[in-house]
Amino acid sequence: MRRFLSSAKYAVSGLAYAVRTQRHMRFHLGAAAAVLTTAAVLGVSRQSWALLIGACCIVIAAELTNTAIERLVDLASPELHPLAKAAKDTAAAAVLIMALGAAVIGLLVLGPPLAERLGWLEFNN
Ligand SMILES: Nc1ncnc2c1ncn2[C@@H]1O[C@H](COP(=O)(O)OP(=O)(O)OP(=O)(O)O)[C@@H](O)[C@H]1O
Repeated sequence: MRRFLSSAKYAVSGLAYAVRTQRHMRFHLGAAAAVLTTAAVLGVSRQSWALLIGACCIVIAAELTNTAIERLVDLASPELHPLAKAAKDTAAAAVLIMALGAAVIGLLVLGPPLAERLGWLEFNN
C-alpha cells in the first residue's frame, strides 16, 4: 500500500508538471471538462459516458507521453539533431491523431442529443 501511494505521488507530480508547463495539456483538460459537463447536462447513456471518458483519458495520456518524450529528447539531445526532431515530431503527431479521433467521438456522441436539445432536429434514436 505504501509503495502504491508513493508511486501515485510521483504520478500526480508528473501530471502537475505537465499541466504547469504544457499549454496543450491545459487545453486538453479544458476541452475534457467542457465535454463531460455537456454530457452531464444532456444526461447521456452509460455507453456514451464510457466512450467520452475513454476518449478524454486517451488524449490526456498521449499528451503526458508526448511531454515525457520531449523532456527525454531535450536531455539526450540538447543540440539540434534530425533524430531528435523525428522523435518530437512523431510524438506530437500521435497526440494530434488521438485528439482528432476524440473530437470525432465527441461529435458523434454529443452532436445528435445536443442538436435535439437546441431544437435543431427531431432525434428519435
Ligand atoms: N533537439 C532538436 N533537434 C532537432 N529539432 C528539434 C529539437 N528540439 C526541437 N526540435 C524541433 O522543434 C519543434 C518544437 O520543439 P520544442 O521543444 O521547441 O517545442 P515542444 O516540442 O512543443 O516542447 P516544449 O514543451 O518545450 O515547448 C519539434 O517538434 C522539432 O521539430
